[in-house]
Amino acid sequence: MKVAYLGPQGSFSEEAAFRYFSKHDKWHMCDSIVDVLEAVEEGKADKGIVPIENSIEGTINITADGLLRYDLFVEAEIIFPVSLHLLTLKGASLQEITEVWSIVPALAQCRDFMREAKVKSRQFDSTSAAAQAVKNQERKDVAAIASKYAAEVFDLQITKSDIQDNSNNHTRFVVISKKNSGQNHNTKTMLLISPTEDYSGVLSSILNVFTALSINLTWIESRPTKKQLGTYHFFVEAQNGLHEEKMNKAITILKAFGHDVRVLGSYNTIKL
Ligand SMILES: O=C(O)C(=O)C[C@]1(C(=O)O)C=C[C@@H](O)C=C1
Repeated sequence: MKVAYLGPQGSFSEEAAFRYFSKHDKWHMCDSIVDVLEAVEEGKADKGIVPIENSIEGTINITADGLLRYDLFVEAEIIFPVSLHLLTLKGASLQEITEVWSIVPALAQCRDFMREAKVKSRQFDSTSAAAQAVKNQERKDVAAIASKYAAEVFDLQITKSDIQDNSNNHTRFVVISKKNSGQNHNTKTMLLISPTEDYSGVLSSILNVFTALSINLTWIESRPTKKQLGTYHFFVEAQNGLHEEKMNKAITILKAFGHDVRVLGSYNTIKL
C-alpha cells in the first residue's frame, strides 16, 4: 500500500505516518497538503495522512477545503502531540535571529513567541521544508519552527525549545482514502452539510436535529462556499458511529430538510 504525506523528511506528518502505518508500506512524499489530497484523489497513493485541527490554532483550512473539493473519505483520526522548537544553524544565537520560517499553522501556534521576539515570518509548505531551507541557505540570521526530529534530520541546533503558546499541544490528523472503508462499530462520524437554501436559523435547525437525537458533537466548522459572501458548508463530527440507528436518523432528517449531506467517513480515534 502506498501512503501520501507532507514532506520533506522530518515533518510531523512523516512522524505520524511512520507511527501509524506499517514499515512495509510504501511512501509517497508530497510538497504540500493539497498535493497529498490530490495524490489520493488521482490514485497515485492508496491512502494519505493530513493534519485537520490543532489544539491551539484550530482547523487547518487547507485540509478542510480539500475535503470539500475532492471526493475523499476519512477512515481514521490520529491525535499527535506537537512540540515546536526554534531550529538554527549550529553556533547561531537567539539574538541573531531576524526572521522565522515555517508552515502557517506552526507559526500560528507560536504567536506569543513571535510577538515577543519581534521577528518577521516567512511561510513554507511544511515545518521540515523550512528547516531544510535554513540548512541549505547557511544563514545564521534565520530560524525554522519545526520538530526535534527535523533538527536531527537536518543537523540543526534547538536554540529555543517548546515555543508553542501552550505546552499541551496536539494536532489531529486524518487518514484519507478514495474508497469508503465502511467499517462497522466506529466511534465517530464526519458529515459535510451544505444547506441548499439560506434562511434565518438554518444552522440552528441543523444542530437541533443532533440535540433531539442526543448525538454529541465533537467538532463543528464552517467553510465559505466561495460563491457568495455569507454562505457556508458545515462540517459536523459526531460521537457516534454510522452503524448506530440515531446517526442514520439524523442524516435522513437533514436530507428531508433539503440539505445536501455527504458522509465523509465513520472512524475511530488513535492516540499516538
Ligand atoms: O509541517 C509539518 O511538519 C506538518 O506535518 C504540518 C503540520 C500542520 O500543518 O498542522 C502538522 C502538525 C503541526 O501542527 C505543524 C505542522
